[in-house]
Amino acid sequence: MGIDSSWIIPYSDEYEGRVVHRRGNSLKIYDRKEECDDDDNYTRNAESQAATDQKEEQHQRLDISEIDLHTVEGEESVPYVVLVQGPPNVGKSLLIKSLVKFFTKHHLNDVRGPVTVVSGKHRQLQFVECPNDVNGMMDAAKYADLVLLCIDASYGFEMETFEFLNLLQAHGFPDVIGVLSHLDKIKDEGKLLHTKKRLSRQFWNEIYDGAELFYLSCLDNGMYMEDQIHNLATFISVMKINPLSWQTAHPYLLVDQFEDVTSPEREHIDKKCYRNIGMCGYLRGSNLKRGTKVHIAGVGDFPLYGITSLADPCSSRSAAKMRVTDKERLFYAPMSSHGDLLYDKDAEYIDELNDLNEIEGFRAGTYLKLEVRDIPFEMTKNIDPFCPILVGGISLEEENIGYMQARLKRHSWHIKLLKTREPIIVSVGWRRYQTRPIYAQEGGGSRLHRIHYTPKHADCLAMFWGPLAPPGTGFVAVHNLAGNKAAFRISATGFILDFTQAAEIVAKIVKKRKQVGTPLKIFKKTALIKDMFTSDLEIDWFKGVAIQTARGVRGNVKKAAKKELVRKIKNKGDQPTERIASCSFQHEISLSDEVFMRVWKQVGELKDSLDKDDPARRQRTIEQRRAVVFMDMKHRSGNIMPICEEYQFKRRPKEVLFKKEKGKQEIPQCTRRPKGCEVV
Ligand SMILES: Nc1nc2c(ncn2[C@@H]2O[C@H](COP(=O)(O)OP(=O)(O)OP(=O)(O)O)[C@@H](O)[C@H]2O)c(=O)[nH]1
Repeated sequence: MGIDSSWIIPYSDEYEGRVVHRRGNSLKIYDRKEECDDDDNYTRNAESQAATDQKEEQHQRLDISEIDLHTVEGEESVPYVVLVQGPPNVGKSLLIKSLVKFFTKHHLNDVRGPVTVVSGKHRQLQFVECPNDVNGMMDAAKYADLVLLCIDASYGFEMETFEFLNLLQAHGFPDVIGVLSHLDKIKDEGKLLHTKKRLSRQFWNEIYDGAELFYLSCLDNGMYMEDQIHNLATFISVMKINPLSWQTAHPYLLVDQFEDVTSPEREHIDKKCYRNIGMCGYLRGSNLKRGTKVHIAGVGDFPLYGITSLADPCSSRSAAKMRVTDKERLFYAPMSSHGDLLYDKDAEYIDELNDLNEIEGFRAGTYLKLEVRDIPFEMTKNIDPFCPILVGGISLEEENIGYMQARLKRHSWHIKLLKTREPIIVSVGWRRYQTRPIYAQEGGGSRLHRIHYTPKHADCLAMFWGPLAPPGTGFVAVHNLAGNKAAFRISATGFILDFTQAAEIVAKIVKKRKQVGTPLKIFKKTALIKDMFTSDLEIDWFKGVAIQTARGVRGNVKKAAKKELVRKIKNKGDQPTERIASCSFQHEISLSDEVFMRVWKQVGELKDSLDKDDPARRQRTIEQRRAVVFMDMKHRSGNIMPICEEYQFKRRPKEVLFKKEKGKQEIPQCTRRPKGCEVV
C-alpha cells in the first residue's frame, strides 16, 4: 500500500539543524545534510561500513552469562515503570508481549493497562504502552522510570518520537533505551548496516553519545526473536534506574485496576450522577499522608475518601496471602485479564491502617486502593484500558490557584507564533489545563512590556493563571490535542519562575496605547487639546511628551491650559475647565485634526472576566475551529477548566498545512505517518 500523498511534504532544506527529505513517497528526518547525501550513496560505502558495524554490534551484544539476574541487592520493591513508546504500528505491543513471555512464559493477547512482572529477586517491572494521543503522552512522560523508545528502522524517525522527547525534556528526563524494529524489512545487507549506523547516530544525537540501542531484526512465530529479547530483558533487569526529582517529591499511583462502586440505585435514578470509584496501584514517589488531595490527570483535584493497604499482588513474599495460582505470582495485569485479583475483604491485608503512623503516612511501595467520591460520570464513561490513569498527590501549596510567571520559548517546529490571550493547553506538574497567557519582555527598568506575539527565535516571559506549581517546574504547551493533525503538536516549552510576587508582576506589565485628543482652539502653532488627558495632574506628568496628528504634524505637550482662557473660549461658566492641554506643533494644525500620543498603559488584571464564566460561555469564546469539550467542573475547581479525555476538533483545511515564510520556503508540517501506511 502506498502513502497518501496529501500529507507528504516537499523536499525542504535544513530545518532546526536537521534535514527533512522526501524521496518518492517516503519522508525522512536526517541530523545533517551529509547524512541525507550519504543515504543516496550507501551502496558505495556499504562494504567498508559492514566490518565496522559488525564490530559495534558485537560490542552491543551483552555477555549474558556474566550477569546474574538475581544478585542485585538493596532495590526497592516498587515496580519500575518501563514505558514503551513509539509511533503507531512500530511494534510496541509486540515488544511488551515478547518481554512478558520472556519473563513469565505467559502469552498476552492484548496489552491493556500496566503489566507487572517479577524480573528477579529484587526487581519488579511494570510495562506500559504509551498512548499516541497528546494527553496520554504528557502523562506518560511524568510517570515513566525507563523509556523504551521504539523506532521503525524501515521508516526512520517520526514526529511522535520528537514530540515525546520534548515532553520528556520538560518533565525531567528519565533513562531512555532505543529499540530499532522492522529491521527484517530491509533485505539488502549493505543498506541494513547503513540504516543501523545512521539511526544509531541520530539516536545518540537526540539522547546522548553511546545511549543504549537494541536491534530487533526478525520475527519468530509472530514474536521477536528470543535471543534479541533476552539481551534487552537482561539489560533492563539489572540496569540502575534513577528516579526523577518531581517523582520523588510527590506521592503518585499508576492505576492498574479501576472500579466504579456507585450504588446501582443512584445510577438508576440519574444516569449522569456523580460516581464513586476505587483505584488500585503501587504507591510511588514519596509517602502518602492522610488528608493529601490527589489530582486525577484529566479529571481534577479530589480529596481521598478512603485508602486501603492491600497485599502486593506481584511479590513472591505476599503472594501467599492472595488467591492466585503459583504461576500467576510473577505476573499481574488485571486490565489484560491476567491475575485479576478483585478486591476481597477476606483476602485484605491490612497492617499499616489503624496504627498508621500519622507523620510517616503510607509508605512508597505499598499496593493501595484509593476511594474517591463524586467524580463526573464522564470519567467512568470514557475509561479506556489502553490509556493508563495517573493519580498524583498534591501539596498544600499546589492546591492554590493564582498567577504564575514563567519563561517560555516557542518550539521552532511549531508554525505559528503564540498570541497573547490565545488559549493554550499547558502540562505542568501532574496537571494539564487550558489557560490564556499574556506574553511580555523585560523593558527598561522594572517594566515588563506586553507583546502581542511570542518572539520568533527567543524566549519571553509568560504570565498565566492556574493551579500553582513550584518554581523550576518544567511545562509544555500545546495548541490542540487532535491526533489526526499532521503538524508538530508541541507549541512551546518553558519553566515556572515564580508565583509569590504575582500581584507585583501584574502591576509591572504595560502595553502600548494610543491616547486620542481633538483641538479645542488653535493659536497659530499652539493648540489647546481636549479629551486626551484625565486630569491636570496627568498633563503635568506628560510635559514634553511627543504627540502627532493623523496628517503627521509633530508636536509636544506643554502644560495645562489656563482656566480663564478656557472659560473664555467655552463661553459657558459652568463647564469644567480642567483636562485641557496646551500643546505646540511644528506647523499650524486644523480643528478637524485628531491628535495622538503613544503611551505605556498598565495591563491590570491578567485574569479576565471570561475565566470566571460558565464552561458553555467560555467555550463559545474560544475560536470555533477548536471546539474543546469540557467537563462541567466549575463547582469543584473554581475558574480553572480541567481538560478531559473527550475532545472534538474540526479538521484543519489541507492548504493550511503549508505556510510560506517570507514568501520563500515552505515549512514542513508533517512527518507523521498515517496509521496503517506502508513504505513502498
Ligand atoms: N516484520 C516485522 N513486523 C513487525 C515488527 N514489529 C512489529 N511488527 C508488526 O507490526 C504490526 C504492529 O505491531 P504492534 O505491536 O501492534 O504495533 P503498536 O506499536 O503496538 O501499534 P499501535 O498500538 O497501533 O500503536 C504487527 O502486525 C506486528 O507483527 C518487526 O520488527 N518486523
